[in-house]
Amino acid sequence: MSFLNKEICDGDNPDLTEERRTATFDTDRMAQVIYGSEKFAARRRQITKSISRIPALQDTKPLAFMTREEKITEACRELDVLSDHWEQLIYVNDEEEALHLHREVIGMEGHPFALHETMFIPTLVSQASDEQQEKWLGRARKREIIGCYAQTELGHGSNLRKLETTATYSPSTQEFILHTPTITALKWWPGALGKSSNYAIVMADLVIKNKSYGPHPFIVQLRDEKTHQPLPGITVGDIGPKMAFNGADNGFLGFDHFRIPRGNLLMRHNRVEPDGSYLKPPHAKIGYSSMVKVRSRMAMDQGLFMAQALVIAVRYSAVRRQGFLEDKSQEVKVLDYQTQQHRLFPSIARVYAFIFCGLETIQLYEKLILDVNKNGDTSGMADLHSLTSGLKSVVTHFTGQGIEQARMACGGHGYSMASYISEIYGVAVAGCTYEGENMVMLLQCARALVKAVELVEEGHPEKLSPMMAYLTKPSVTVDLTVGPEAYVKIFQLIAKKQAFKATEQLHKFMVAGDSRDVAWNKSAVELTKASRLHTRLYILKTFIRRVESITDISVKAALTDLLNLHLNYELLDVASYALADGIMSSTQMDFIKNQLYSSLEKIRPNAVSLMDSFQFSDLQLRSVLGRRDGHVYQNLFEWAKSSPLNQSEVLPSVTQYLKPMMEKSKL
Ligand SMILES: CCCCCCC/C=C/C(=O)SCCNC(=O)CCNC(=O)[C@H](O)C(C)(C)COP(=O)(O)OP(=O)(O)OC[C@H]1O[C@@H](n2cnc3c(N)ncnc32)[C@H](O)[C@@H]1OP(=O)(O)O
Ligand SMILES: Cc1cc2nc3c(=O)[nH]c(=O)nc-3n(C[C@H](O)[C@H](O)[C@H](O)COP(=O)(O)OP(=O)(O)OC[C@H]3O[C@@H](n4cnc5c(N)ncnc54)[C@H](O)[C@@H]3O)c2cc1C
Repeated sequence: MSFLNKEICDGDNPDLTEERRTATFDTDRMAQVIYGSEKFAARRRQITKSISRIPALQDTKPLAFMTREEKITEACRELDVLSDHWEQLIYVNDEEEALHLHREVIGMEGHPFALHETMFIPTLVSQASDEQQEKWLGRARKREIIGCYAQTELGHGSNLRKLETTATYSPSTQEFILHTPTITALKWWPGALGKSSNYAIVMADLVIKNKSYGPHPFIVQLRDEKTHQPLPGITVGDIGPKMAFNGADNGFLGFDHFRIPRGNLLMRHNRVEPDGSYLKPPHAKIGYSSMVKVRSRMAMDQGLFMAQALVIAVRYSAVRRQGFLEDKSQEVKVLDYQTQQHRLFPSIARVYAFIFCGLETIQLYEKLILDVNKNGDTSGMADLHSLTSGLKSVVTHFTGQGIEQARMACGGHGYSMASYISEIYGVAVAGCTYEGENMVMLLQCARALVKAVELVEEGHPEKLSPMMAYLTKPSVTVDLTVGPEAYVKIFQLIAKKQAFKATEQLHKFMVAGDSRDVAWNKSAVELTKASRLHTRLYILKTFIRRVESITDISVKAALTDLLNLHLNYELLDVASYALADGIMSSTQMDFIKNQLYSSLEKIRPNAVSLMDSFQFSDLQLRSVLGRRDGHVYQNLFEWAKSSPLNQSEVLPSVTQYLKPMMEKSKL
């Protein structure tokens, strides 16, 4: 069967056109599955088309040849053009459309509104009272002000309880006095803080009558709205270049007894009355909700990062010819090598798996905020916290690995910035650190797991949340030929065993006399392993659920092949646990391997279209190697010619140093 997918264009590289003709499904239909609905997939295409009609938004100079300052200026110029067209391009206040617009036009290297959209506005939505929203939310949404999220300090990022910035209440003036008592208390890292933002959500330790109430969110004006100069009492600046993300001005911030009105403490869930009395929130960690929001998006966002790298690597692999198989008259596409498929296809499966999880967790967060804001119901917080903690850690780790494999799959050209994969990698792996360092978050997930195991051991399995129910499943012998459910059963046994083993180790150290904290640290590696298995099980189950729900037969068939690859690859990857515990036999292992290899063959004809389905424009991809037309060699040569080094034949470095040096050597 062949589909006239709209990517097919006769002017494209014939090898890519051939790949597109052999696809067994319609890429528009696949895009609906990827982006969650027909409506949103169509809106994305519409927005992309509208952008392509605005000349001022087409790429000027390649980003790779720009300095940091040029990148920041270019992002601001594009934002300015966008704001002139905002209402024609997207539905105002539609977060997903705004994200698509920014990703496509400005790309992934950061921009002044990145934190405004992802953390500043969401914090106002979840933490500000109705009155406070009236005052700031409208202005923020209209982009009259630019905000960021200033929490991390030079001395502390993970351990929020030790943040040192203080917000001391003064009942006589009804103000909070923000102060940075030490150098380690300087806010450090917040995106868009250094030069762009004029407002910030500042997380500071609330102090009333010498009593500390822990970190609370405050809205703080940092710069004069007319002159953009920092207000007196505020020290603010950029923290310097980073591994990637250099279009963003991550910043530092210090306060010298800086006063803000009482009404600047975000008071939807807690209050400080004029006399200084404090009203507690309904849940101690409700002030952390903006982090949960970003974590709930990370499976989707990281999935899209990895997808970008794979679009580039898969298209290139279908164009690159090197070496021979049977036919010695023509070299083969490197995509035909089993090793290349094994390098790329499991990551394609993970991309889809992560995105399906992301679609779910984004909705779970939205529901949670509705429950909390409308009904004061915080009962979903613990589960969402543990789920998103595990998920952000697992997806960022595998995304980093997948992107690096994509780079290597492109050989030498993958190492060139023309591929853009190094930038994608640099941006994606920041996710291993931001929104909670991965080990720290895996250990948060482990807290929930240990609690669940303890409930089972204490004879209260009925108290387990549905996500933990597998911890009560008995050991069974499994016939893998039965299908996905059999894989789930084995995975459940592996994850359960590890959760019980890690908890047993924790208890053993405690029985031997260690405090819970010390015992926890001595068991931490085993605990993180349990968290990873628990999370990977969740990802696997979500993938199965999602594929089962698809109605388009050809899309479902293509995704079933990917799902089978994922099931076999994941199980093989954790086989050491299964073998050690006698859960799987070596015969079963051989079965899994054979299934895996046959999945690679099945996926091969659809590989390009599985990645085309993400419908990234060339503007968004920013990759010379991965362009839709596949004319890699011509495109690479043009790109190299545009390098600033090639704008003159003889560089000053040659006339000033190399020539005299060579002349001296002749003497
Ligand atoms: C496209 C690119 C865009 C780029 C954007 C990049 C933007 C980046 C922004 C940032 O990085 S913002 C800063 C992010 N910082 C962090 O994520 C810090 C990580 N640390 C924490 O979140 C916390 O410190 C901690 C690790 C969760 C620990 O907090 P705390 O010390 O207060 O609690 P514990 O004693 O460990 O746990 C007590 C109890 O509370 C539960 N809990 C913790 N957090 C939550 C939560 N958010 N929701 C619900 N429950 C929570 C925790 O599980 C414990 O429960 P029990 O086990 O006691 O039942
Ligand atoms: C690109 C980028 C953007 C960022 N944007 C923002 C932003 O907008 N706003 C903001 O406020 N912050 C931001 N951050 C900061 C980020 O949130 C923190 O860097 C992150 O939370 C990690 O904290 P840390 O740097 O203190 O690491 P540390 O906690 O010092 O981590 C160092 C090491 O110690 C280990 N470790 C720490 N605690 C424990 C523990 N309890 N148990 C076991 N191991 C532990 C970690 O695993 C890690 O290996 C950003 C960071 C980056 C890289």
